[in-house]
Amino acid sequence: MATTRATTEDRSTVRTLLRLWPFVRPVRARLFTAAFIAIVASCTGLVIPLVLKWIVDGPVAHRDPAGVWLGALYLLLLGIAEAVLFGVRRWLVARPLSHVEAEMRARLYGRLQRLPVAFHDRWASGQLLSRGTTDLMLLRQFLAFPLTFLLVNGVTILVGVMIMLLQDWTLGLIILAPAIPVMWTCAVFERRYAEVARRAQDQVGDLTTVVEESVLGIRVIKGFGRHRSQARAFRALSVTLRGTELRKARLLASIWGVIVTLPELAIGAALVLGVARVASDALSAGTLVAFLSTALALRWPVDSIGFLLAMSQEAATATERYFEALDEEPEADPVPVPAAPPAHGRATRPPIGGDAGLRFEHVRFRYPDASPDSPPLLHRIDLHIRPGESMALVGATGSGKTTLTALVPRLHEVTSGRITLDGVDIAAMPREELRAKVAVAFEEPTLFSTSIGENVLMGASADAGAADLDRALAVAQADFAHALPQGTDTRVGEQGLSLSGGQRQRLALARAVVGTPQFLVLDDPLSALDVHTEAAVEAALRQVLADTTALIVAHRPSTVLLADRVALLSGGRIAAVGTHQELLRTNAEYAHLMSGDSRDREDSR
Ligand SMILES: Nc1ncnc2c1ncn2[C@@H]1O[C@H](COP(=O)(O)OP(=O)(O)OP(=O)(O)O)[C@@H](O)[C@H]1O
Repeated sequence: MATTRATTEDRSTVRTLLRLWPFVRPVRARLFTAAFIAIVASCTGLVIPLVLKWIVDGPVAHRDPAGVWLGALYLLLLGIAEAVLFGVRRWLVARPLSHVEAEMRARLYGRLQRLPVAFHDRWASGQLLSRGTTDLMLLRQFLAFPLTFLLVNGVTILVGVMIMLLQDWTLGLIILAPAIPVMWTCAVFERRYAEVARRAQDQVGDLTTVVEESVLGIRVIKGFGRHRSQARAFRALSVTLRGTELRKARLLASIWGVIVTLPELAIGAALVLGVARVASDALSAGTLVAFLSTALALRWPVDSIGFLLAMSQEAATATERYFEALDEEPEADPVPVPAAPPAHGRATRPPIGGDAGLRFEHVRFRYPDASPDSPPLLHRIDLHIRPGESMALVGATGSGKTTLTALVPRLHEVTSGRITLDGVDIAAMPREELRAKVAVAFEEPTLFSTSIGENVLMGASADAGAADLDRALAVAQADFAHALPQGTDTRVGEQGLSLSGGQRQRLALARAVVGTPQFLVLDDPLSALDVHTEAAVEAALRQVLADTTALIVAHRPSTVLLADRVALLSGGRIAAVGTHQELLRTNAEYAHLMSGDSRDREDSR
């Protein structure tokens, strides 16, 4: 599935990472305090070489054992102080950063729930999963470690270099000599690593998609003996990812090579020159010891720059990927217009007459990802379903029946035209209100891995209870739920796969009717039922449909007979409307669709 992939070419790492600020803001005090403590701890380490200089030039030169012991005590205290300060830093950041990660994850999940179906059609689920898991973990690691240590190490290197220049400026300049080539290498590395990091993280998303699809489709894979080809596809993707990870490792190795080798050469050169100057009494031994100890103390801050930059690049990529999903436009609700207060003592009622019920007016629809030169799938839908009426929607496979039903709860937006419920344009209605009025049951019944009761009551308001649940289960002929080990508290497995197709379909139907909706949209809701169960469900549904305005996609005459009238969808428009008998008599296409051999023909193609 195609997934939006941003280019990293003109990205500014800092600007990208700054987008994290709103999430970091609430814990900024702790983060800044922790960074300050880390700087103090790191600079405490730089005092150690100065104490060493004092020991060498003082007590050691004057053969004063008490002074040496005192110096050793100072060193011990400095070491303890440094360790305690780093411990406090870690304690300060651990909790708030897990809070930041949880908050970002919740925000992403919330946004994904509110994004239109067209977005989910476009994005592979694995890409979204990897953004909510791996990418957020990378971000937490970045906030906990590289963010602080790039600052801490930068300050430490600066203070260390100043100390060395103050000790002896000639040796200091030798140590500083590799700075320019190292900085240049870092700049080149950053650019290249950004591109590879993005590729690797996208490939993790692709791999996650394959794993997810294989787990969900395990029955098909086993049934068709496709495990080998599936394993091959997985292996091919993981080999590609391995290649990208190796490229990352090679880039990291090359920057590490430069960052470690050049400063080590500079330290070596400073050591040789320093020893020569001590020998010629131009420099005290203590100063040389202090100088070299400082240079060695700076080894870790300099060496770590490579992987700190690498982690920062990965975090910038993760930020970019996270905001790609978060920046998508959620389903917008119309700006509420204050409604005129209802006349005293009168309940709100649907308008009587032409506007009442469900009406499609000149509705056109084209999938956003369909090619622009293809004709719209639905190009002129005009249909009126009167209040309390049930209308069957019949049409050939692929004619757009499911698509048409999805327009009513606004799972897709009409391209032009309008759909009204009791005269009110659904585009002007808040989604919450619309979805409270309209209940849907899809041909593919999706259940969640929770109890049967919760799955069904999802279709009702929060105050619905056991009586509503029992009534809905009775209408959908889903009383089998009461016979399960824990009755309606029985948990269905992932996606309800522990139930039969017909059982799932009946639960989905119960979910659609439990809220006694004003409008009911059923997409071939009885396709998986045997004839006896179908007849029983139909008998019970008829009672529900008596008070409801319903649109029912139907393939079989038995389902069509549930409805008062039938609409034939053909060539992107409603080609005929009438009763089942009328259409059988007057419309050849309808008669053909209902005769049963149309399916055989579709299947044999
Ligand atoms: N998300 C989508 N993006 C682009 N095209 C789509 C999308 N979903 C469906 N289609 C196309 O729209 C057409 C109509 O699909 P739809 O599912 O509405 O048909 P249907 O009449 O319900 O078919 P069936 O009777 O087989 O269920 C098909 O050609 C399908 O390929």
